[in-house]
Amino acid sequence: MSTRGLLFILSGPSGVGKGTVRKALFEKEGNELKYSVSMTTRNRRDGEVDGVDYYFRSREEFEQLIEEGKMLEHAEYVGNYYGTPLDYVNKTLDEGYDVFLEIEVQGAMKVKEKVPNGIFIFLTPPDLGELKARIIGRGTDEMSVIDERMEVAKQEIEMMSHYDYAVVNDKIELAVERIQCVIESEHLKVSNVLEHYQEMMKEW
Ligand SMILES: Nc1nc2c(ncn2[C@@H]2O[C@H](COP(=O)(O)OP(=O)(O)O)[C@@H](O)[C@H]2O)c(=O)[nH]1
Ligand SMILES: Nc1ncnc2c1ncn2[C@@H]1O[C@H](COP(=O)(O)OP(=O)(O)O)[C@@H](O)[C@H]1O
Repeated sequence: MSTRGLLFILSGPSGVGKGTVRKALFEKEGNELKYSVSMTTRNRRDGEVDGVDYYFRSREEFEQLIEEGKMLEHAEYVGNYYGTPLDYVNKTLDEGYDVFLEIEVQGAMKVKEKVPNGIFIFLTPPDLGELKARIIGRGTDEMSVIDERMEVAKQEIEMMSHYDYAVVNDKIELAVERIQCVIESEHLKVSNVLEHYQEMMKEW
Protein backbone atom coordinates (compact mmCIF):
# COMPACT_ATOMS: atom_id res chain seq x y z
CA MET A 1 0.00 0.00 0.00
CA SER A 2 1.39 3.37 -0.88
CA THR A 3 -1.37 5.93 -1.23
CA ARG A 4 0.03 9.40 -1.67
CA GLY A 5 0.29 11.34 1.60
CA LEU A 6 -1.69 14.46 2.42
CA LEU A 7 -0.20 17.96 2.34
CA PHE A 8 -0.99 20.13 5.39
CA ILE A 9 -0.19 23.84 5.33
CA LEU A 10 -0.05 25.75 8.62
CA SER A 11 -0.06 29.49 8.09
CA GLY A 12 -1.05 32.72 9.77
CA PRO A 13 0.41 36.07 10.78
CA SER A 14 4.00 36.39 11.95
CA GLY A 15 4.28 36.11 15.71
CA VAL A 16 1.03 34.13 16.15
CA GLY A 17 3.08 31.10 17.19
CA LYS A 18 3.38 28.99 14.02
CA GLY A 19 6.97 27.95 14.77
CA THR A 20 6.21 27.26 18.44
CA VAL A 21 3.08 25.20 17.70
CA ARG A 22 4.77 23.30 14.87
CA LYS A 23 7.71 22.37 17.14
CA ALA A 24 5.31 21.22 19.89
CA LEU A 25 3.38 19.14 17.34
CA PHE A 26 6.56 17.45 16.11
CA GLU A 27 7.73 16.69 19.65
CA LYS A 28 4.67 14.47 20.15
CA GLU A 29 5.23 10.72 20.05
CA GLY A 30 3.77 8.59 17.32
CA ASN A 31 3.73 11.43 14.84
CA GLU A 32 4.13 10.21 11.28
CA LEU A 33 4.08 13.66 9.77
CA LYS A 34 7.15 14.87 7.88
CA TYR A 35 8.17 18.49 8.28
CA SER A 36 9.38 20.26 5.17
CA VAL A 37 12.38 22.41 6.18
CA SER A 38 12.14 25.78 4.44
CA MET A 39 14.90 27.75 2.76
CA THR A 40 15.61 31.37 3.65
CA THR A 41 18.03 34.21 2.93
CA ARG A 42 17.59 35.73 6.40
CA ASN A 43 20.43 35.63 8.92
CA ARG A 44 20.69 32.61 11.14
CA ARG A 45 19.64 33.37 14.72
CA ASP A 46 21.56 32.04 17.74
CA GLY A 47 20.81 28.37 18.28
CA GLU A 48 19.42 27.80 14.78
CA VAL A 49 20.93 24.95 12.77
CA ASP A 50 21.27 24.85 8.98
CA GLY A 51 19.13 22.05 7.54
CA VAL A 52 17.08 21.72 10.75
CA ASP A 53 15.46 25.12 11.33
CA TYR A 54 15.99 26.36 7.78
CA TYR A 55 18.35 25.90 4.88
CA PHE A 56 20.22 29.21 5.11
CA ARG A 57 21.27 30.32 1.63
CA SER A 58 22.51 33.48 -0.13
CA ARG A 59 20.16 35.52 -2.33
CA GLU A 60 22.10 34.36 -5.40
CA GLU A 61 21.68 30.68 -4.53
CA PHE A 62 18.00 31.17 -3.74
CA GLU A 63 17.31 33.02 -7.00
CA GLN A 64 19.11 30.28 -8.93
CA LEU A 65 16.81 27.63 -7.40
CA ILE A 66 13.71 29.70 -8.22
CA GLU A 67 14.90 29.97 -11.82
CA GLU A 68 15.47 26.22 -12.02
CA GLY A 69 11.88 25.60 -10.80
CA LYS A 70 13.10 23.91 -7.63
CA MET A 71 10.74 25.76 -5.25
CA LEU A 72 7.09 24.78 -4.68
CA GLU A 73 6.52 28.39 -3.58
CA HIS A 74 8.51 31.31 -2.32
CA ALA A 75 7.73 34.72 -0.86
CA GLU A 76 9.67 37.83 0.00
CA TYR A 77 8.97 38.76 3.59
CA VAL A 78 10.44 41.77 5.46
CA GLY A 79 13.31 41.90 2.97
CA ASN A 80 14.19 38.20 2.80
CA TYR A 81 13.23 35.23 0.67
CA TYR A 82 11.52 32.22 2.23
CA GLY A 83 10.53 29.15 0.26
CA THR A 84 9.63 25.47 0.17
CA PRO A 85 11.98 23.13 -1.73
CA LEU A 86 9.81 21.15 -4.19
CA ASP A 87 11.71 17.83 -4.44
CA TYR A 88 11.39 16.93 -0.74
CA VAL A 89 7.62 17.56 -0.77
CA ASN A 90 6.99 15.48 -3.89
CA LYS A 91 9.25 12.61 -2.87
CA THR A 92 7.80 12.38 0.64
CA LEU A 93 4.15 12.54 -0.52
CA ASP A 94 4.93 9.84 -3.10
CA GLU A 95 6.33 7.63 -0.32
CA GLY A 96 2.90 7.86 1.34
CA TYR A 97 3.81 10.23 4.18
CA ASP A 98 1.88 13.33 5.12
CA VAL A 99 3.93 16.50 4.69
CA PHE A 100 3.58 19.56 6.90
CA LEU A 101 4.49 23.09 5.78
CA GLU A 102 4.71 26.05 8.14
CA ILE A 103 4.75 29.16 5.94
CA GLU A 104 3.45 32.72 5.78
CA VAL A 105 0.24 33.69 4.00
CA GLN A 106 1.50 34.80 0.55
CA GLY A 107 3.32 31.49 0.14
CA ALA A 108 0.30 29.51 1.37
CA MET A 109 -1.86 31.15 -1.31
CA LYS A 110 0.67 30.12 -3.97
CA VAL A 111 0.57 26.54 -2.69
CA LYS A 112 -3.23 26.68 -2.92
CA GLU A 113 -2.99 27.51 -6.63
CA LYS A 114 -0.60 24.62 -7.28
CA VAL A 115 -2.03 22.05 -4.84
CA PRO A 116 -5.76 22.73 -4.52
CA ASN A 117 -6.33 19.55 -2.51
CA GLY A 118 -3.85 20.64 0.18
CA ILE A 119 -5.36 21.15 3.64
CA PHE A 120 -4.97 24.79 4.69
CA ILE A 121 -4.95 25.61 8.41
CA PHE A 122 -4.95 29.22 9.60
CA LEU A 123 -3.47 29.80 13.06
CA THR A 124 -5.14 32.80 14.69
CA PRO A 125 -4.15 34.87 17.72
CA PRO A 126 -6.74 35.17 20.51
CA ASP A 127 -6.70 38.93 19.70
CA LEU A 128 -4.44 41.54 18.03
CA GLY A 129 -3.09 42.92 21.32
CA GLU A 130 -1.85 39.44 22.22
CA LEU A 131 -0.28 39.09 18.76
CA LYS A 132 1.70 42.32 19.24
CA ALA A 133 2.72 41.24 22.75
CA ARG A 134 4.07 37.93 21.37
CA ILE A 135 6.10 39.66 18.65
CA ILE A 136 7.59 42.09 21.19
CA GLY A 137 8.12 39.27 23.73
CA ARG A 138 10.06 37.21 21.20
CA GLY A 139 12.60 40.05 21.17
CA THR A 140 13.98 39.42 17.68
CA ASP A 141 12.67 42.56 15.97
CA GLU A 142 13.29 46.30 16.03
CA MET A 143 10.20 48.41 16.88
CA SER A 144 9.97 49.61 13.21
CA VAL A 145 9.83 46.00 11.99
CA ILE A 146 7.17 45.19 14.61
CA ASP A 147 4.88 47.90 13.24
CA GLU A 148 5.49 46.56 9.73
CA ARG A 149 4.67 43.02 10.90
CA MET A 150 1.43 44.22 12.57
CA GLU A 151 0.31 45.95 9.35
CA VAL A 152 1.00 42.77 7.37
CA ALA A 153 -0.79 40.72 10.07
CA LYS A 154 -4.04 42.69 9.68
CA GLN A 155 -4.05 42.07 5.91
CA GLU A 156 -3.23 38.40 6.49
CA ILE A 157 -6.11 37.84 8.93
CA GLU A 158 -8.45 38.89 6.12
CA MET A 159 -7.11 35.98 4.06
CA MET A 160 -8.57 33.48 6.55
CA SER A 161 -11.59 32.91 4.28
CA HIS A 162 -9.36 31.05 1.81
CA TYR A 163 -8.47 28.41 4.39
CA ASP A 164 -10.12 25.12 5.36
CA TYR A 165 -9.64 25.39 9.13
CA ALA A 166 -9.07 28.15 11.70
CA VAL A 167 -7.16 27.12 14.81
CA VAL A 168 -6.85 29.61 17.65
CA ASN A 169 -3.47 29.60 19.39
CA ASP A 170 -4.56 30.53 22.90
CA LYS A 171 -2.60 27.76 24.63
CA ILE A 172 0.12 25.90 22.73
CA GLU A 173 -1.07 22.47 23.86
CA LEU A 174 -4.69 23.19 22.83
CA ALA A 175 -3.60 24.48 19.42
CA VAL A 176 -1.57 21.29 18.89
CA GLU A 177 -4.58 19.15 19.84
CA ARG A 178 -6.80 21.04 17.41
CA ILE A 179 -4.29 20.50 14.60
CA GLN A 180 -4.13 16.80 15.44
CA CYS A 181 -7.94 16.67 15.20
CA VAL A 182 -7.77 18.28 11.76
CA ILE A 183 -5.21 15.72 10.61
CA GLU A 184 -7.27 12.81 11.96
CA SER A 185 -10.51 14.01 10.42
CA GLU A 186 -8.86 14.56 7.03
CA HIS A 187 -7.79 10.92 7.12
CA LEU A 188 -11.42 9.90 7.76
CA LYS A 189 -12.73 11.74 4.69
CA VAL A 190 -14.30 9.34 2.25
CA SER A 191 -12.33 10.82 -0.67
CA ASN A 192 -9.04 10.00 1.10
CA VAL A 193 -10.16 6.58 2.38
CA LEU A 194 -11.57 5.59 -1.01
CA GLU A 195 -8.25 6.31 -2.71
CA HIS A 196 -6.61 3.82 -0.35
CA TYR A 197 -9.14 1.09 -1.27
CA GLN A 198 -8.90 1.87 -4.97
CA GLU A 199 -5.13 1.27 -4.78
CA MET A 200 -5.75 -2.03 -2.95
CA MET A 201 -8.39 -3.18 -5.42
CA LYS A 202 -5.98 -2.69 -8.32
CA GLU A 203 -3.77 -5.37 -6.76
CA TRP A 204 -6.62 -7.92 -6.31
N1 LIG B 1 6.31 31.50 2.05
C1 LIG B 1 7.06 30.93 2.98
N2 LIG B 1 7.10 31.43 4.22
C2 LIG B 1 7.86 30.81 5.13
C3 LIG B 1 8.61 29.65 4.83
N3 LIG B 1 9.27 29.27 5.95
C4 LIG B 1 8.95 30.12 6.91
N4 LIG B 1 8.09 31.08 6.44
C5 LIG B 1 7.46 32.18 7.16
O1 LIG B 1 8.24 33.35 7.08
C6 LIG B 1 7.93 34.20 8.18
C7 LIG B 1 9.19 34.72 8.81
O2 LIG B 1 9.89 33.67 9.42
P1 LIG B 1 11.05 33.89 10.45
O3 LIG B 1 12.04 34.87 9.91
O4 LIG B 1 11.55 32.55 10.89
O5 LIG B 1 10.34 34.64 11.61
P2 LIG B 1 9.31 34.17 12.67
O6 LIG B 1 8.58 32.93 12.20
O7 LIG B 1 8.43 35.37 12.74
O8 LIG B 1 10.15 33.90 13.86
C8 LIG B 1 7.10 33.35 9.14
O9 LIG B 1 5.74 33.75 8.99
C9 LIG B 1 7.33 31.94 8.65
O10 LIG B 1 6.23 31.09 8.92
C10 LIG B 1 8.52 29.14 3.49
O11 LIG B 1 9.12 28.14 3.12
N5 LIG B 1 7.75 29.82 2.63
N1 LIG C 1 0.01 29.94 22.83
C1 LIG C 1 0.96 30.83 23.15
N2 LIG C 1 0.86 31.55 24.29
C2 LIG C 1 1.79 32.48 24.60
N3 LIG C 1 2.88 32.75 23.86
C3 LIG C 1 3.04 32.07 22.71
C4 LIG C 1 2.09 31.08 22.29
N4 LIG C 1 2.52 30.56 21.12
C5 LIG C 1 3.67 31.21 20.81
N5 LIG C 1 3.99 32.10 21.76
C6 LIG C 1 5.15 33.03 21.79
O1 LIG C 1 4.92 34.01 20.77
C7 LIG C 1 6.14 34.37 20.13
C8 LIG C 1 6.01 34.17 18.62
O2 LIG C 1 5.95 32.77 18.34
P1 LIG C 1 6.58 32.16 16.99
O3 LIG C 1 6.39 30.69 17.08
O4 LIG C 1 7.97 32.69 16.76
O5 LIG C 1 5.59 32.78 15.89
P2 LIG C 1 5.59 32.69 14.28
O6 LIG C 1 6.38 31.45 13.90
O7 LIG C 1 4.15 32.60 13.91
O8 LIG C 1 6.20 33.94 13.77
C9 LIG C 1 7.24 33.52 20.78
O9 LIG C 1 7.89 34.28 21.78
C10 LIG C 1 6.47 32.37 21.41
O10 LIG C 1 7.13 31.84 22.55
